[in-house]
Amino acid sequence: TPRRKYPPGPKRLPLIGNLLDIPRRHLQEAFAQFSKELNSDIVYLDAFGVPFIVLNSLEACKDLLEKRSSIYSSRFRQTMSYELIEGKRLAAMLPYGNEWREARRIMVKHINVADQEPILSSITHFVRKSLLPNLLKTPDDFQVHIRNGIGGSMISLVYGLPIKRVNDPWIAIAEQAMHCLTATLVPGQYLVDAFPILRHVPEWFPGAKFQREAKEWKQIFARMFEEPFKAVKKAMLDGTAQPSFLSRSLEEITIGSDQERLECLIENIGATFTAVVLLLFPHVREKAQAEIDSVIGRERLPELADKPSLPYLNAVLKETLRWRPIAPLGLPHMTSEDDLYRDYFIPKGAVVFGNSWAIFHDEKNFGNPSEFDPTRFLTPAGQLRVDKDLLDPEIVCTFGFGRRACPGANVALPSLWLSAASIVSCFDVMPEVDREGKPIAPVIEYTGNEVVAHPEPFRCRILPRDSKAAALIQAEYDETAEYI
Ligand code: HEM
Repeated sequence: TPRRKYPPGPKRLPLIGNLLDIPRRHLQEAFAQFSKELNSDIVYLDAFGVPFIVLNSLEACKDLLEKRSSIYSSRFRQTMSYELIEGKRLAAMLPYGNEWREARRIMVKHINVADQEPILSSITHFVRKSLLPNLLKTPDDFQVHIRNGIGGSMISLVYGLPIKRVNDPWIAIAEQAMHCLTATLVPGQYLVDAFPILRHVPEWFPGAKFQREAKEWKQIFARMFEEPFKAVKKAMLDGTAQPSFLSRSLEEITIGSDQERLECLIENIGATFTAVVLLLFPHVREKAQAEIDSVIGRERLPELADKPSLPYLNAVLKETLRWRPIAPLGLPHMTSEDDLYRDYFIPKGAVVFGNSWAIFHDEKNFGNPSEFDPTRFLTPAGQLRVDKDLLDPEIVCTFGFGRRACPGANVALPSLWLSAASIVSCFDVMPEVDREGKPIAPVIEYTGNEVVAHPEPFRCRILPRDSKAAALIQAEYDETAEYI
């Protein structure tokens, strides 16, 4: 048989393959660079014998992850994250097959309900009762408040549990758990991923730090599944449960042999929602106050219904998603069959990355891609562009590809939009000033070593625009209430 031709890739060393070519941080940028050097939008790498395929163009992502979805929709089972920490309990990590199909059906059914009103009003509730008042009181903690506002609304939708305005324990459990998981997902971090046999090495063995980490992290991870689930079941028995994704799904289960398995599945999906959502980090960089003032005025807070009349703010959101994609490499897919693409051989079990960052930062798609410039989405008259060849980050890449694409985009986008609109409408977001009162340009670095790109902590000043804005926020919530 003729030699199989793999897609182009950097030179491989014996045994470790391209391990040394794969950086620990900002992987998406290194992957995009390979495409430039090799003049190919599809790149082949190998780490300890595991084949990696990087797709750096929308064309290749669509051709494979979408058109050939039936064989490009599994997930990579790394020993550390999948087995040792038990990440396999998350629907997002399940291999392609019946269990995933069933989980996916339930997820989609409960997110894409015909009546989106309860979901949208819960988002609005959290923006007004948590995000805005918290920003007013302790603006320096803005990163925590944004995460709490969005994470809280998701836990409330999924579990119907009351959320504390600050220091909520459910959010803390989920954050810790996701921190453990995402730290282990970046390829090449753990030797045990390359040599699964090492999982049998005892904890006390020199060099077996991963075993101690795995043991501790597995327990933290399990709490995210078990504790809120138990609380809801108890509330259901006591008759105090608020309607939620979980209570509705549990009520649908008929008592029978399948009960335990289905409960487990639902428990998993609940945690998956929370997990994915806690990782979001909207950052508002541009002010669209003038637009908001002229369209909405200063007498009320923005509502989701205002979205179509605020093209500039919409352009800011699109540009934010493009400039710093939330999940720059998405969640990798895995092939379940051998395949042939443009004469290249793609083996079964290859880990396939759709590189959203590369697509959004390709000169061919967006001129001056490293500039943050919302006007690229606007016509000269200031309306949103609708041309067919313009990639819209609300639709393309941001939420992944094909059958595994994010089922939560309908919840995520309104939530990002309303948070951004409300902050811009009520606050001035400004750089920190030095002793002489001169502004210090903010340096916003991205951690770059996790699946999701979080900004490194940075400082800025968030001040209510005036007493009118502060009064609007105050009017919306009861200061004495601990829970929302
Ligand atoms: C801005 C917010 C969000 C972004 C950028 C985002 C992005 C993504 C991406 C890139 C994937 C991987 C897709 C692929 O494999 O090709 C994904 C999967 C997933 N997302 Fe989201 N997501 C967001 C919000 C949400 C929300 C609000 C929910 C739940 C309500 C959610 C639930 C999920 C689930 C369950 C999966 C796994 C799907 C599967 O493996 O079948 N996401 N998301």
